[in-house]
Amino acid sequence: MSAIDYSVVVPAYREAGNLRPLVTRIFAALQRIDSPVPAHAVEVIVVDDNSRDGSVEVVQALQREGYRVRIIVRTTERGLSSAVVRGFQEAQGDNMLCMDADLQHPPEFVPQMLAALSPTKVFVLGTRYGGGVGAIDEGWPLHRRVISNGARMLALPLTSASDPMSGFFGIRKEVFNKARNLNSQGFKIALDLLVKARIPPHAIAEVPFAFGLRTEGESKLDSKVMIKYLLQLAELYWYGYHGVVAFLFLGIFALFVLFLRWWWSDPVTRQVTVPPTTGKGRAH
Ligand SMILES: Nc1nc2c(ncn2[C@@H]2O[C@H](COP(=O)(O)OP(=O)(O)O[C@H]3O[C@H](CO)[C@@H](O)[C@H](O)[C@@H]3O)[C@@H](O)[C@H]2O)c(=O)[nH]1
Ligand SMILES: [Mg+2]
Repeated sequence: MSAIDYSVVVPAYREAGNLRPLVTRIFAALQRIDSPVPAHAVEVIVVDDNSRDGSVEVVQALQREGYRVRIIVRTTERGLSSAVVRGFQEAQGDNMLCMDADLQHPPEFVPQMLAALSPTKVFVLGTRYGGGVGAIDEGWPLHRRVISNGARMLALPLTSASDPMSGFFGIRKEVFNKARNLNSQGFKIALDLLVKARIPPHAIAEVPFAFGLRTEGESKLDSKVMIKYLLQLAELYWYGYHGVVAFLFLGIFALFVLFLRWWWSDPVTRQVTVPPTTGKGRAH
């Protein structure tokens, strides 16, 4: 087999139904004549937290069909961010990409995302706020829009990147290796890397993409994940600014938590129909 220059890391928990379309669509995109990256130089690494839902068997079947994909099953650790860190540690390629398993990050963008990485552009970010992709929150319930935009605003002082929360991002191996004290809790590993690997604005490439709908399985983003995000932001503010700004942040943090409490506790007086949190075809 030829050398691997590119690794696509996919954190996955109970995603058996999504792995086959994900892997076959990634390699179909790489095999297109206009792909800037050759398929034979790419590996896919699924980092699964002991889902026991048939994910291992799906990956084994794909391997038998010749796809360069492997699965790491973790039994003692859980969590999206730490799964991504584990995948990056195991990656053979110098250019590493992280994407969700549930097809919300379109596999057809993988060649372009990988090709955007270089010794000068050491970080690539799939952004839902780029030109020509439409409003990302169209059709989202109001509470999801408030949370998403609130989360984005709070990160503004930390990075110039337009969408550090998209979850679709890539980094060069040598830069990842230099990052220290990564926060492996929660969902926001890209933001953590941008701040702690001290990626300068000119070294970030951005690729606009449209966030897809999940049609199989369920989102794992819950209120615990949001609290972890706020704690992570506090840590990053402290890391980046110390003292005064951290104090200011704690004030904003308290207001945000109060707002969320009010939001979830009083749906009647706000006259909002809260949609069911489970089911197919959700935007998150
Ligand atoms: N290994 C592992 N994977 C996990 C875990 N929790 C979630 N994942 C995987 O991480 C990916 C994203 O999880 P979702 O549950 O689909 O999250 P989401 O609500 O769609 O959030 C995504 O979009 C957000 C933007 O709206 C992103 O901010 C977020 O990082 C993520 O990419 C999926 O592939 C899911 O299986 C975990 O504990 N362990
Ligand atoms: Mg999702």
